[in-house]
Amino acid sequence: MRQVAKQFFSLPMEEKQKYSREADSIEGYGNDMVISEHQTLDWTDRLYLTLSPEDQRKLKFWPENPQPFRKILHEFAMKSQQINEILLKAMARSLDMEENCFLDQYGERALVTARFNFYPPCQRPDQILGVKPHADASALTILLPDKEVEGLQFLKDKEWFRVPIIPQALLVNVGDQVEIMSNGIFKSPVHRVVTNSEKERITVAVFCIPDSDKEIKPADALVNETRPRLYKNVKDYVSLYFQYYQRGKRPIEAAMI
Ligand SMILES: O=C(O)CCC(=O)C(=O)O
Ligand SMILES: [Fe+2]
Repeated sequence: MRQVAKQFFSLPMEEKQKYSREADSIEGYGNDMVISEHQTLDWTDRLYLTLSPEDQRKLKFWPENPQPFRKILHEFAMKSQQINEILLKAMARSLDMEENCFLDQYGERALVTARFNFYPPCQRPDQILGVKPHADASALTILLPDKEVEGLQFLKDKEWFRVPIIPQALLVNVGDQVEIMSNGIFKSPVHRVVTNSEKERITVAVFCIPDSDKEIKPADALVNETRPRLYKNVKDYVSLYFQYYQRGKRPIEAAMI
């Protein structure tokens, strides 16, 4: 996956632009959507694709160059979904809960999307971020990091901590929807990507997201007198997320009681 991602981003611009996103949609190749003139753009090129449900794939945005891209991405999507299931079951068991209690909230048509992130070298790394601080809208995010270049940082106790390079590891991040379903036991951390003046960096983030038609809520077993319910029932959290994010607010606040 790393190799074909790198080959795709190394193609001439005209070739990549065959997969350009349309103005009002995030799917495809491009940069940040411009919503307001006061917005600070992230220093990154992206390719954003829906992987699952398979009938929602928009193949016109799936690169055919390099040739094995689609096949490898399909396999990567399948394996990422397996990891998502294994982890959500293990996380439920770790809280002494029935193992499907989080997965059942995904519904029949869970959504899986991928964001390929390409961060070119940046002349002013002190001034410009690759990705602004955010928490993920997903339930879980499975990130294939660059195997040589650091950049991702997490916020804890008001300090930024860098993620070290572990070449053969995936990084799994808890998103807002697991924070909601676990009634705040698993936290969705704020993170950002810093830029680098010399080296380019490529990552692939796979977002695992419950069906937008299904309501999610804190698991009943995690609400009691000592731990009151912290979040409302929410439906289509991703849309809610973007409305808040664009206004510079932390989206999970929209779900808090
Ligand atoms: O590129 C990275 O290391 C992280 C990207 C990220 O946070 C995201 O795509 O949500
Ligand atoms: Fe993220």
